[in-house]
Amino acid sequence: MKVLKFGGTSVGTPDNLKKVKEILAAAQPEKTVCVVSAFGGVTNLLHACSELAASGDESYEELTEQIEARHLDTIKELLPVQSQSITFSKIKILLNELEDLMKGIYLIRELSPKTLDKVLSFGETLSSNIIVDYLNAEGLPTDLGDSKALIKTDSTHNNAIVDFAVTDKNIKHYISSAANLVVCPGFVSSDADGVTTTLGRGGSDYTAAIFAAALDADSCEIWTDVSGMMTSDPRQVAAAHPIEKLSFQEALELSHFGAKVIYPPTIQPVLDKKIPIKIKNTFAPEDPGTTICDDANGDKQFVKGLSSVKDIALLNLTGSGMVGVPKFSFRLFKALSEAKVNVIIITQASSEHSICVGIDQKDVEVSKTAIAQEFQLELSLRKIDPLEVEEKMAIVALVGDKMREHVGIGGQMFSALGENGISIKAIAQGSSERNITVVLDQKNLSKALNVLHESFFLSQRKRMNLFMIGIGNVGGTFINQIKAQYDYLNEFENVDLRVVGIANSRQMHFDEDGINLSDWKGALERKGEKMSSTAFVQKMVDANLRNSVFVDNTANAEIASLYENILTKSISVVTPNKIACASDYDNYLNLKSTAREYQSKFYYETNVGAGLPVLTTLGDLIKSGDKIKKIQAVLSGSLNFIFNTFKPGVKFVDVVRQAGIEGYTEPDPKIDLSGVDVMRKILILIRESGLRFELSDIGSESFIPAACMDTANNEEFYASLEKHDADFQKLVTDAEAKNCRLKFVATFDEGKASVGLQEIPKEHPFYILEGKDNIVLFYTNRYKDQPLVIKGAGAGAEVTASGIFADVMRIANS
Ligand SMILES: NC(=O)C1=CN([C@@H]2O[C@H](COP(=O)(O)OP(=O)(O)OC[C@H]3O[C@@H](n4cnc5c(N)ncnc54)[C@H](OP(=O)(O)O)[C@@H]3O)[C@@H](O)[C@H]2O)C=CC1
Ligand SMILES: N[C@@H](CC=O)C(=O)O
Repeated sequence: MKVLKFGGTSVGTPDNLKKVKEILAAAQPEKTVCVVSAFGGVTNLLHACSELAASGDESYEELTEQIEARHLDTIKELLPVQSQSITFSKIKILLNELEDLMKGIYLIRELSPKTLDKVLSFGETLSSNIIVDYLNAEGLPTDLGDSKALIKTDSTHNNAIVDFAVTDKNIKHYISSAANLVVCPGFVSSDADGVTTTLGRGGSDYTAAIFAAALDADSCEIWTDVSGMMTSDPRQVAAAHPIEKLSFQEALELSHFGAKVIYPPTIQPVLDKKIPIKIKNTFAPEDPGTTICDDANGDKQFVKGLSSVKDIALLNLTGSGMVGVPKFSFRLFKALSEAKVNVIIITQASSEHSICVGIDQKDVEVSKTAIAQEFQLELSLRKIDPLEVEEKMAIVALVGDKMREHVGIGGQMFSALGENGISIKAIAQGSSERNITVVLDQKNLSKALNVLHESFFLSQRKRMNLFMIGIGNVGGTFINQIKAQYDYLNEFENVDLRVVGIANSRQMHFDEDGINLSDWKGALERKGEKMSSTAFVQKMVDANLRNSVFVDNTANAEIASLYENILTKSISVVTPNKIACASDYDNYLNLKSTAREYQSKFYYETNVGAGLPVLTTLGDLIKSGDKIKKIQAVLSGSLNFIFNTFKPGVKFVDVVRQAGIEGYTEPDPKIDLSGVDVMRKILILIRESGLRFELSDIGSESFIPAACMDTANNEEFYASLEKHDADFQKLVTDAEAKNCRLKFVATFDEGKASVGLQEIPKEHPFYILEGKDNIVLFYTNRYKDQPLVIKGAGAGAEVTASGIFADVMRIANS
């Protein structure tokens, strides 16, 4: 035996009713009770119609005509012509009765709860009559069960109380001799005198639950237009998916906060008898749906769903006069209760100095008045402070029976929210640990739900949102790498890496769904707006997207000066731009501590050695307690390339230009050739070793004539290099004469640092450093005699972009 209930949408159109018939046919030969709602929208029409009539507005007649047409048209479309006349006459009789009733309301200008029940009962009575005739005409022998006669209630109208003893007996008796398939109208009932009553909100679900409980059915199926209870609100969380199994308690918790598929009071009868409830989709009957039952905890998922409610206000009552005074909370709740204000969440600190309650925002004014009256005396004596009210809040709750078996769920929840800059206004958790509820600013609701969904549903991909300034050599290559790896990351790393903002010095472009990486240049060209770094940051902050990462691929100081503000918005920063980390020591330190304070990440692995793991290796040494004694390094890819390629007879400037074309030099090659780039890199290594050091502490000997440095742009610089070519030729011939090679070396030893061009003899490990390679030798307490060596390509767009990629993935996996 099973009971199926179809809601208003499921029976809303002839096409939908054909689907219902298929579902019922598939349920046969099992004995089946089918509870139906009124056709979708009809209950609202009946309401509106009776209110118009009661107010003396003749236009109620138009609505009665609409109701009539809706039912007669359904018969015409659904039933074969030869079967229509009997149904027409049955329905006509009911419609005439309804018309008379409306006329009566219009004449006496009165709509009592009793009359309203009578009016509303027509919705389900009409639909069930048509559906029964349709099923019979389709060859499914079906009886019409008279719910009104079977379900007995008290005489409370609009929300009657069921007399289960009589009702259960009636149902059992009737069903035992009824056809295999019985259709019953939902929502309707009657009192002991046979006067029509109704079951209130969720009434048809209640009817189904009453039948299922009375008949000890194997299951009670609620057929609706969604494929079950979802892990979160699908309008907010695109990745929300139906939950396969829930316990009764979990279902109640989820429905309480937001998941409107079932209305808790209505399932009580089946809950008492532990009859499984199935939520199924009429429009996708093959979907498994959700089963709500007593033993739903066999699976591994300990957080089953996230529910949420918007438009919450927090009332915070504080004051020294509250401490240790009995009855304070009692008086607060009494005042709210007398003002008919429903309290949704309560938190109180053990200091008893304050108590905070969450209520529906619409109740704020009445609550304020009630509290002001109740505590008039204490307020005047300043024993309590004026009530603090925070509006536009939202509630988010994690729900799952098994949460109590796992340590650290609250911690995971709070850190996931904290890492995304979402502050929690209030927290509540019952000792059952079935529900952890937080209150947060409503503007963060969607972000919070998505962050938590990604954090607790392991099967879900983590969406990363990248905002990138600088899309030249390195930035452009990084975008192309993301495009090439996009599918791989989705499939194997569960990371959905989207670029949602890009900019160069002229234009910026945003797309919250992710910029099409096959056409990012075109999109910037066509849709780009004028670039402004302030506007870029503002747009990024306003987008309020979870897991946002700002990537700076420029060599620009103004862009580097944005990091602090960005980090305070809990947005992580990844950059190959060395300017910030090589700026004042205090600024460098401040950026790192800001990142820690706001739980954002500040990663810059590519500042030294491009894609080589120099900084992470150094960080691991330091974290494990090692001490850096000495560093010897070749840190400029471009200079290494230049001195490996430059031979007597070749023009120095041509080699420098070639290094630029290969993508090894900085946008301003003077930064490389002057040694500043290397000074920045050794400075960053020293700082990462734990020392306070400034750029001015580093000794530097430039091999570039001062006149070359005194040029206004790259072309002037190149022209000047050409003019001084003889100087460079001499450098290389002198070195060759001594069987040496030229290397630009950075050294840190005994607390002193210097950079400069050196003639390196054959036996030195730097002699064979080919192409654009870098090499770093760390001498430490643990690596005393043989240094720890890191060597490989130290410049180039591909390797640098892959280092940026690695930093972004570290954030994704954190
Ligand atoms: N090349 C390499 O091997 C390595 C490079 N790096 C670092 O990578 C960074 C980028 O280098 P690279 O890609 O070669 O440089 P490019 O000159 O090729 O690209 C720089 C990008 O930054 C943009 N940009 C510059 N200033 C601004 C601004 N004020 N506002 C917005 N956008 C701006 C440029 O826009 P526009 O085109 O409009 O000027 C361009 O898109 C540098 O910091 C460099 O030190 C780090 C390690 C290795
Ligand atoms: N211009 C730099 C590139 C990386 O920082 C270099 O030459 O090493």
